[in-house]
Amino acid sequence: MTAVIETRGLTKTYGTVRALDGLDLSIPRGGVYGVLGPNGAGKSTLFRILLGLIRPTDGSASVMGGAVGDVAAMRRMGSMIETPRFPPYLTARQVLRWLALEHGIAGEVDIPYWLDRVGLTEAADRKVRGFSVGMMQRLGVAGALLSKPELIILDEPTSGMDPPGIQEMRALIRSLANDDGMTVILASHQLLEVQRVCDRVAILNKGKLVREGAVSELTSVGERLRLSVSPPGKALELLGARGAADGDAVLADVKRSEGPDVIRALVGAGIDIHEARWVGTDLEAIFFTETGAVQAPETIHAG
Ligand SMILES: Nc1ncnc2c1ncn2[C@@H]1O[C@H](COP(=O)(O)OP(=O)(O)OP(=O)(O)O)[C@@H](O)[C@H]1O
Repeated sequence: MTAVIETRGLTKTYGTVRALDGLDLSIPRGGVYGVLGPNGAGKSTLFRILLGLIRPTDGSASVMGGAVGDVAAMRRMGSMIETPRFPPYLTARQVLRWLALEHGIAGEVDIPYWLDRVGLTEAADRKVRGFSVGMMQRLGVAGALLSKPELIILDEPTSGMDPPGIQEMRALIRSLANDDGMTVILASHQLLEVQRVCDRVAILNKGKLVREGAVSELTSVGERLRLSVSPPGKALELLGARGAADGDAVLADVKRSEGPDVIRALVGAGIDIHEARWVGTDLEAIFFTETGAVQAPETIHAG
């Protein structure tokens, strides 16, 4: 597994605040990597160090094998770390042309292609003054992509977006990883969204790494088979100690390989199965366990 980002003992203090506290992190090349953590966990500080915007107090960080701030490495990276602000009187097309000129790549950039990639073809000649937050974010991503980076860092790419905007951003991020082979690193507070889009995640708390791993592995822990059945009482009787009620459904604590046998046994006993699916731990539950953050009652999931 080649790493695009490696940090060792990375520490950043602001007076008495330890924004990063001895962070050891290795982010593999390829795929979408989520950096999670409650407010103040150190996500933005990490990104700012990786982009060479601030210096660490202690420890080290490397980006694509080079030291942070290395010009050659920086050229292979793109970023959007805040909702971008562009001159309001420019159109989306003019903004991208302006950014391309600024980066000295105006001759090589296919602006219509990037407008299309971020879904802004129809708005290409509208002034950005009237753009929604989502459109601005997408234009910002297009700007970050102009130089065809191998790695792109996005801080809260879906903040302030409505559900269709979030869906479009998710599709774009997945396509950058799947179709363009880019490594995408993002920070987000939208845990369900992160679970949908990321391959791996790191959870930070108070500047330290508290959990890291593939989303599929993290969320498969404690996986159970959830069955909507009638009558549920009879199914629970049959499952014995391996069964538990979950509202109108039952949860069977069985391995994936045992699933078909369990279903056959229930059907054989005259039980109707309306739905069967595997449910694991969601990222939200892992997040609250690892960070000790207090979960609002309405967001607590059963099962
Ligand atoms: N320039 C600064 N001066 C002083 N303290 C700072 C500065 N930048 C960050 N901090 C502090 O460092 C800690 C980490 O902040 P950081 O912005 O990295 O967290 P974050 O995980 O990105 O939070 P959020 O989810 O709110 O964006 C916080 O306690 C913050 O107040």
